[in-house]
Amino acid sequence: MRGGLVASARLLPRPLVRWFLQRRAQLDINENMLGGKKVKIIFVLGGPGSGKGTQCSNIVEHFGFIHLSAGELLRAEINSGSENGTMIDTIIKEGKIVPSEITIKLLQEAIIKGGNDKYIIDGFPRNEENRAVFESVINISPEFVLFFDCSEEEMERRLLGRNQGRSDDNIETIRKRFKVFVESSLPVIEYYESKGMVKKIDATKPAPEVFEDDGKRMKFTNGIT
Ligand SMILES: Nc1ncnc2c1ncn2[C@@H]1O[C@H](COP(=O)(O)OP(=O)(O)O)[C@@H](O)[C@H]1O
Ligand SMILES: Nc1ccn([C@@H]2O[C@H](COP(=O)(O)OP(=O)(O)O)[C@@H](O)[C@H]2O)c(=O)n1
Ligand SMILES: [Mg+2]
Repeated sequence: MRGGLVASARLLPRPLVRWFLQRRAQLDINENMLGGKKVKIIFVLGGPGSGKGTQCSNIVEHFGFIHLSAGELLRAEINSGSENGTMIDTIIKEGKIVPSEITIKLLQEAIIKGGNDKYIIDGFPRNEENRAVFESVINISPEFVLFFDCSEEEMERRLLGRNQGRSDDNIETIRKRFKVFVESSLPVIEYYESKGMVKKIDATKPAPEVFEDDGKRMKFTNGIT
């Protein structure tokens, strides 16, 4: 897939743990305000099934972030019986992208409600509209952007085995989501890459290796917040 184009020699894939340890100093410097509190945001991007949700759980456990999945917020909105629920449901089943104001409102509410100042936001911004509207409405730049690079073949295998009863994890919708990812989401990654903000992760490897390549190194993550 086109993910390879985003890489550059200085962005050699490294496990997530080392990346977070290296960026700790930067995370302590930048300050953005939302809802009267200082907020630090990291975006996690990557194709459907690249392992964003799985690795965000690791990051939450070891680095004290609150994880917000744009997709999960949208699914919760459907299940809440909101007036937009049917429309969101239809868009997700088609593998398309929900209008930005809906997703950004859900993200904004979750950030303001959250009892923490560090948020890892997964599956957002998924297109240029998401990015531009977030920038103008929320007015916060991410500290950096993690890009989970994974082959379509591997992502398809993972999605078909995900078994969470999702209406979009069927082969027809998966193919549409891959197309949307290449056409709409990769340009966002390229935008952040042009600003030197992207950390590319080799997400094709088994999950423990994506987080770190050596189980023994986990002890160094204790106490890092
Ligand atoms: N590195 C990996 N290797 C194999 N399977 C994985 C890996 N990471 C995640 N998975 C599995 O693949 C599926 C998709 O992972 P998930 O984290 O939900 O991806 P995403 O949020 O990017 O769609 C899940 O069933 C998950 O358990
Ligand atoms: N920023 C976003 C994120 C998700 N979505 C929708 O929600 C679906 C599921 O997103 P997700 O992030 O949970 O999917 P995965 O990449 O985790 O498989 C997407 O295919 C879109 O239809 C969206 O419209 N806008
Ligand atoms: Mg996910």
